[in-house]
Amino acid sequence: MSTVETITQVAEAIPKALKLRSADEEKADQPKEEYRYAHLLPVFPQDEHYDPLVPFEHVDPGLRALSHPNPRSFLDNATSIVQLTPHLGEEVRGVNLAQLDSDGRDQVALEVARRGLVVFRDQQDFIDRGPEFYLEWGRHFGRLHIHPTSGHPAGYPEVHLVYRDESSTFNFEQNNSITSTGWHSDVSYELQPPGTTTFFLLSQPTTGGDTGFTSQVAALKKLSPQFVAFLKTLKAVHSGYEQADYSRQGRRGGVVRREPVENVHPIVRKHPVTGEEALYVNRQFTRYIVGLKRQESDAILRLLYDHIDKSADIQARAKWEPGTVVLWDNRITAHTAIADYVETGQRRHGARITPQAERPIPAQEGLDLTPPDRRPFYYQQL
Ligand SMILES: O=C(O)CCC(=O)C(=O)O
Ligand SMILES: [Fe+2]
Repeated sequence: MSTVETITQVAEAIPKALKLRSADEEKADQPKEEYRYAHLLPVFPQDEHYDPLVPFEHVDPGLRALSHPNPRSFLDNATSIVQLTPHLGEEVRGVNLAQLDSDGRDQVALEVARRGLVVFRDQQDFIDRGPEFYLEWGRHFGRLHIHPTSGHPAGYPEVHLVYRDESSTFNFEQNNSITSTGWHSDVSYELQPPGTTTFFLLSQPTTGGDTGFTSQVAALKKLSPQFVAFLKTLKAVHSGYEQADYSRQGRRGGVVRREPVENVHPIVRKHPVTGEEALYVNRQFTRYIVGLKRQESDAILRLLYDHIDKSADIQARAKWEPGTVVLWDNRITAHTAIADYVETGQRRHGARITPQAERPIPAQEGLDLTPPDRRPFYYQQL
């Protein structure tokens, strides 16, 4: 036996003799620590089916706050209010959302409509109250949407979850795209898409996983008046078909709880409370502009998507701290997950409460929103 072999054998024998074990071996043997929010992990029951959504009348809570003598009085005890950017976003500390009464919640709706995005810090109380409370909170802002394909906590289909850890993901699958950003307004294919939306993280990576937001009001204002005047005459088809197909291919959780729909929305919509006009197209769900030729529709949508993607001067990032609850108005903003942390394998677990609002109001009065007879052959995702 050579000297080298002898040394190797001795070196291997020492840890065994001393019962030295690697950190990984130690970890594998320890009982797994119960995850605090294990009861809120996503489930995808295969037998869950819902009928098509029926139209309902939405009265926006922000409207009630308009007639309040001081519609920002819910912020009276705030310890800090910071405007995140000139065009959208506000960060509030020192206000306990969970303790707001109906009047305070109306004011929140108005504040979110005005700032597009409001980041509330120190909301552990809200998060700890659990799913029954989340639903009660959300119902104040509109009829709660049940997502057709995403995961939800067992027994709470109205709570839409995003989830990723080292061994599983139900979001942010690799789709061979150079970037993971995907600006969108949530479920814009519904006839009555969401308004005041609440989202928070139950578990977050040590860094990364921010959420990006942009103002669709500012995006519209940056365009020339002539182009805006033309856009106001246009409407587009938004589709839930590809999202459903994706699940039917066995991806995400592999469920489709409600048959997908397509709906026609104005390209420029008007907010029912503030009267502000906003661009309402997004790469994820908008498919084509009704009545235009294929190349015209593709060119205009691409231009608008590029504008939304690139305009960092009207974007803000919500950086998550434990206990942060974020509200955005889906009618006048777009947002994107930022999947920059995925290589770390760290857990990110988020919950969204998604109240539906009014059918989008066209900025141009009287715009005919009758759906086209049939889908043109050039139907595609840009
Ligand atoms: O995970 C995020 O940061 C955002 C996810 C998202 O787009 C949503 O839940 O609506
Ligand atoms: Fe979203």
